[in-house]
Amino acid sequence: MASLPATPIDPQPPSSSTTPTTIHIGSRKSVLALIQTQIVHDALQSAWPDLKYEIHAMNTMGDKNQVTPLHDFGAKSLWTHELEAGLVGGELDLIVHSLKDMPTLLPPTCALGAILPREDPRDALVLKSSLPQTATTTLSTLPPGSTIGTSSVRRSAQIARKNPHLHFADVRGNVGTRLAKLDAEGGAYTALVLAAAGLKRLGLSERITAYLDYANGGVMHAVGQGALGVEIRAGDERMRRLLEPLVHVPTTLACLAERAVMRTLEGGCSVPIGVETEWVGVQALRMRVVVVSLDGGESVEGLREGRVGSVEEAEAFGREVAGELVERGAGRILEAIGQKKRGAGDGD
Ligand SMILES: NCc1[nH]cc(CCC(=O)O)c1CC(=O)O
Repeated sequence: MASLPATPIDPQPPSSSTTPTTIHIGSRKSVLALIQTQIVHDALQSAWPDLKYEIHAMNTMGDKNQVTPLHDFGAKSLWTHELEAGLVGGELDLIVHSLKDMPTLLPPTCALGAILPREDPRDALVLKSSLPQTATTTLSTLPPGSTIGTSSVRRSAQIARKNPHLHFADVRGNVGTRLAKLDAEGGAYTALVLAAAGLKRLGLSERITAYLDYANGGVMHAVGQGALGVEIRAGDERMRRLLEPLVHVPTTLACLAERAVMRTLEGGCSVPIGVETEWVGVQALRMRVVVVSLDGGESVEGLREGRVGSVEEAEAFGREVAGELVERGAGRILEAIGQKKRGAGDGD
């Protein structure tokens, strides 16, 4: 095998006479998606200032159809399909996603090119603006019968499990749309649960009433939540090298472990899985996972600590966590859900 050339002192972007120097970046059209795309654009531009960049914003199926219940769609790919067509067709060179919206199995023509540093991965409770709130306002202190707006079965199942006094109602649209529906006079919702990462990136952190996690409200976040994922064409080594300076290794390994749990458990469908990962030492990852029935009545929790120092170890760790959960009854919960809904996006 030929050895790799030594890194030049003044590295040049990898290129060849046939590869264009303008990098075409695909994004969804929402404000949050464009902010996230700008983060990746700016990081690329500072790593490779001599290249040119163009951002292409597209509406996806998930953006266009706000009516069909999310669990009636065929797959999570409703957020990614149109953009992937552009990638494979060559009009785009990379796509910026919220990692949690990326299916755990990508089409064979596409690949995960980079995972960037993670924003706060937690979910957040956002109270309707006209309601009084105090430092102690959280899920458990909301009055009985309060309605939580969420379209995510991961959120509603976990909230119901620990907070049986609350009700749920579907809420759709981008973060701004959902907040407008929450605050509308005579509206149906007491509060929403949204990703803290999205609110923070939108400059809306002052709307966060309480952070939710295992200890507060018993709500664990989605696999990959808060991290940005960059999708590229499979085999596009030039783009992989261009993205290398953007890769954040601790986030990447933690998120790959989380995605391996999901991939092992779901077999292609989204299910109510909550997760928390934490680095507890050098290459030592702690992961907590929960699989919950849709009504919150049944659940299986897992907690594992182990060595995660490479992509292979991250994926093996995730598969082991998933295997343990299945042994302890997660399979039965997932099968019951599978009978209710065939292949679903979880509305995250
Ligand atoms: N499809 C919704 C979505 N996808 C990513 C985020 C927020 C950013 C993130 O979690 O990484 C959100 C909004 C939400 O769940 O509140």
